Amino acid sequence: MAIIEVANLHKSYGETVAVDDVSFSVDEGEIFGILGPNGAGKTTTVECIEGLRQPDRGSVTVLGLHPQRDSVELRQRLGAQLQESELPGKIKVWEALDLYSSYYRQPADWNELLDVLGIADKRDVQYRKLSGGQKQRLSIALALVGGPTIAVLDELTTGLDPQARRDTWELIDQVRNSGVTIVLVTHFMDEAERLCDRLALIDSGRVAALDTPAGLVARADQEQRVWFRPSRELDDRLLTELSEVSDVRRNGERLIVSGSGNLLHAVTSMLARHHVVAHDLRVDQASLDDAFVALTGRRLDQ
Ligand SMILES: Nc1ncnc2c1ncn2[C@@H]1O[C@H](COP(=O)(O)OP(=O)(O)OP(=O)(O)O)[C@@H](O)[C@H]1O
Repeated sequence: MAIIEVANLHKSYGETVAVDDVSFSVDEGEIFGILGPNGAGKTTTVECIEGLRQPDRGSVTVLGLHPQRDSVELRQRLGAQLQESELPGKIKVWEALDLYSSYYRQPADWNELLDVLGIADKRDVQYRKLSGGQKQRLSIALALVGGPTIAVLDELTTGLDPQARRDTWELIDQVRNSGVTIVLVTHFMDEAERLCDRLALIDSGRVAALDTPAGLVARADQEQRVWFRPSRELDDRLLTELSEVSDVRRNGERLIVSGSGNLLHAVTSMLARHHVVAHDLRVDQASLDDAFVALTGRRLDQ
């Protein structure tokens, strides 16, 4: 069931067209990713969902509510990550959480959130004295402190070290498993691939593609290659007659099989049927990065 509906959204800032006819819907319980390069219009789109910006055209419905007309009700049910500048430097971690939880009818237990986020020992520290990663964790805690139905997380792991990123990803899995629908804005491919059930690729204010991470990769239809050394002599025709295979080459004892679709599965099941073992098996497979290039014509980091 759709919990967020965005239809034909347009938003310009003067001459700059930030969002140019964006439509998508987010289902209850999923982690929905909005992925795109800097300036693609991701933040503007989620700000329209949060009711912070008024669209020029198009409609946005969140939990059946109008984000601006019903902003008081929506704020109770939608948690958003704060921008860094939104907290006074001298506020202590516990004070911020206490203050924010007072806005909600049914707040979550913020002591538990601090524990899960690994900043329980920073409870009495002033905001300005936190490291970038700790500020980030606090902003996630503040997004969750109201016990929201939907959490909007923007640039979730920017500035975190690799271990903290992995911890945060686990936390987001837990949050989703507790029934919260998550909209995740990111420009990190690995994060999108790891966390999201579905993804909208946004480029220049438009949805370039919308699918599961695996679906996007498959849609880009990149050629894949499987390399291996067969345990015994193998007739090339056994490979070339597979519909997934487009080319077979030999390099000494090794076979290099090119193709598309579920190439690896097609090749390995054929080998199993013929009792051939594939030694030193290697697969070159397209990634979400490749898919982005194929679907938009440019790299995400450009
Ligand atoms: N308040 C504003 N006034 C004028 N232009 C703006 C404003 N906010 C955003 N823009 C412009 O609108 C376009 C889309 O910006 P937006 O922040 O929505 O993109 P984004 O995909 O979130 O980018 P980033 O990943 O860099 O945050 C950009 O060209 C940006 O410069």
